[in-house]
Amino acid sequence: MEIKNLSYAYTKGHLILNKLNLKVTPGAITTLMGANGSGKSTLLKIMSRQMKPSRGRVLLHGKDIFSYPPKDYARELGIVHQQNRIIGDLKVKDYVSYGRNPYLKPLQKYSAEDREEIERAMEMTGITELGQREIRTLSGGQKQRVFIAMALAQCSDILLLDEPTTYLDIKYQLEILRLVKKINEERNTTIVMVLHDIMQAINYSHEVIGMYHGKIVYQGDPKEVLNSRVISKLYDTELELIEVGGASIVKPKED
Ligand SMILES: Nc1ncnc2c1ncn2[C@@H]1O[C@H](COP(=O)(O)OP(=O)(O)OP(=O)(O)O)[C@@H](O)[C@H]1O
Repeated sequence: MEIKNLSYAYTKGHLILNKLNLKVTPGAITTLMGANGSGKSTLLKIMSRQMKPSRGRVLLHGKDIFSYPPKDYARELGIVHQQNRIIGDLKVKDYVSYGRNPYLKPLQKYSAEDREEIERAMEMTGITELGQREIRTLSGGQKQRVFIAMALAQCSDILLLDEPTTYLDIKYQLEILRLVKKINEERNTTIVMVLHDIMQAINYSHEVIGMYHGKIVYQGDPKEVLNSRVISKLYDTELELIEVGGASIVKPKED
């Protein structure tokens, strides 16, 4: 996927994304980092076609993403949003099954292959036992795995995750990050996600992208971003690196 000269404004004259250029590395886990309001979610919304760019283009396999029929695009790219709204008393397995809709013709029932992919997605995310539970009765960590399972059933080569660990305690945060790593390794899925925890971004990504006021100011090796000058700029606050027991920790400078 390639983003060329992309700009976006919610209100006229106020650019949220500003002439952004980016090549997503296929098969890698890429994490978008940056302060609140730097444009990360806006970028994911455009990549998933929820919004059209004001200027510029997003290309997939050399073709503008808006030229793909909706079902074709859903087979190429899946997204797990920051907040998923679950309607009524939907059961886990029924929800995960929606991931196969891009493969169905009108009025067609799920095929053996569809059912297999649904089972595979549920197994990979560890929710097989929860199949008949209503989603609203699940814990935050379980719900997040259900949302990821639905996207997995789509069998897309690209998966976007907007803050997949938000609202989860540390155990479930790590569980989700390990799952993301497993999806990338076992399915070779290209992952682009937003994370707020700097150390998690560094530990679970092959590449990080630093966004600052709608521009990309860094793309590359996660460890290099720890260079305090880049980190301090990204978060508009003075940060420094310290070594603790052989590991690098980012901390506020004045403390
Ligand atoms: N629907 C909207 N209408 C107007 N402005 C919006 C809308 N959605 C987002 N914005 C503004 O666009 C800017 C970028 O928002 P965005 O959500 O993309 O940032 P972000 O980097 O994902 O932030 P966060 O880390 O807080 O989730 C912010 O200033 C935000 O207020």
